[in-house]
Amino acid sequence: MGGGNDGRRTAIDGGLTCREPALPAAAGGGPARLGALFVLAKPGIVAAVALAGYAGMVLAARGTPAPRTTLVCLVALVLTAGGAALLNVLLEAASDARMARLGRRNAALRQVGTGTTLVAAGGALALGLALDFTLLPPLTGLLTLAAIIAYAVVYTLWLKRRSPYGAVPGGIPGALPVLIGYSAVATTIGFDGVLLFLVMLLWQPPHFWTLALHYREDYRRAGIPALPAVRGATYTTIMIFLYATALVPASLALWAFGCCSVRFAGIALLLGLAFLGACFRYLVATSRYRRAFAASLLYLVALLTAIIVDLVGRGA
Ligand code: HEM
Ligand SMILES: CC(C)=CCC/C(C)=C/CC/C(C)=C/COP(=O)(O)OP(=O)(O)O
Repeated sequence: MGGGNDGRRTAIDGGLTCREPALPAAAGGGPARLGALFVLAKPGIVAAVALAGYAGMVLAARGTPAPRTTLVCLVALVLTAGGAALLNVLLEAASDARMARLGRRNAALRQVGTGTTLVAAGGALALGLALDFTLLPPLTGLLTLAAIIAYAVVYTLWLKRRSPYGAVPGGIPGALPVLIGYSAVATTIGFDGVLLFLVMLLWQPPHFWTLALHYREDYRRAGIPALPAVRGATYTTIMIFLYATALVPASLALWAFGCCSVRFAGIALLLGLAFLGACFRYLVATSRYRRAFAASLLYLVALLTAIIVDLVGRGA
């Protein structure tokens, strides 16, 4: 990911080497190390997690949530998701070092150092949880704590390394931000929140497996039993289609149970069919797996945005 001018070469098992892009020379150390820490916090995932949390808030409010609750909840979500991501990077440093895909992340960890990364992780988690437990309903803090443990411990240390289906229960922490946002507004969990949680749960396996198809040798080398590395591309593709197909009725349920408008239903149907079409084009007609992965991200952002626009527009 990203090339560097004088990147170092790192030998990986089997003699393969990967060019690890050198991060910008530590100009004074501070800014470059801060940039490297930002890379380690998986900003893309955290940003999308914040979007999912906001969608949960809008769903609970059936419109625009209170600005104070929105600000506190989103800051806490970014801090805790970013802190959990930093913890994940520390816990996976050994296997990550064997993955060519993670060259930039490995270089960033070398630049920041494990000690600083651990302090940053602890600080972000502590601050985020303090915001949750002092300024938001108790359930919001408890759900956040559950997401941290489920992601940084249960998924990272156990599920991901034990089962090719780890991403299925591993989707629980990834889907909890929807309920974290929902509970911050409603103080409880409603059936509509559970519907959106289910959509997130069904979306994550195809999101991960499309990427894992592209990097299946990398995962094999790192000793991580990703589905394509264990069961092959054909079986994985079938599983991706099963989940992508299930996403269509799951997303339409938000309309069927009266949460979103029929206009949203039309958009959700089009998005679901477009994602299925992209899976066919990039997994069956061609083998452009990263394009299918990108399509999964586009689908998620578009669907969450459609929910937000539908409800905020209606509540306006
Ligand atoms: C079982 C759950 C999940 C797994 C296994 C998973 C796996 C991954 C992996 C391996 C990457 C590539 C990261 C990299 O190469 O640096 C990635 C990227 C991404 N994921 Fe996920 N993910 C999961 C859940 C989520 C969730 C819940 C969201 C958002 C709601 C999300 C949003 C993203 C985004 C936006 C990217 C692209 C930006 C980036 O590379 O940082 N993922 N995911
Ligand atoms: C509030 C809170 C803590 C929410 C958690 C939200 C969150 C960060 C979900 C991500 C889930 C996930 C399995 C990501 C991929 O990790 P990976 O280790 O499989 O990715 P990698 O291979 O790139 O390291």
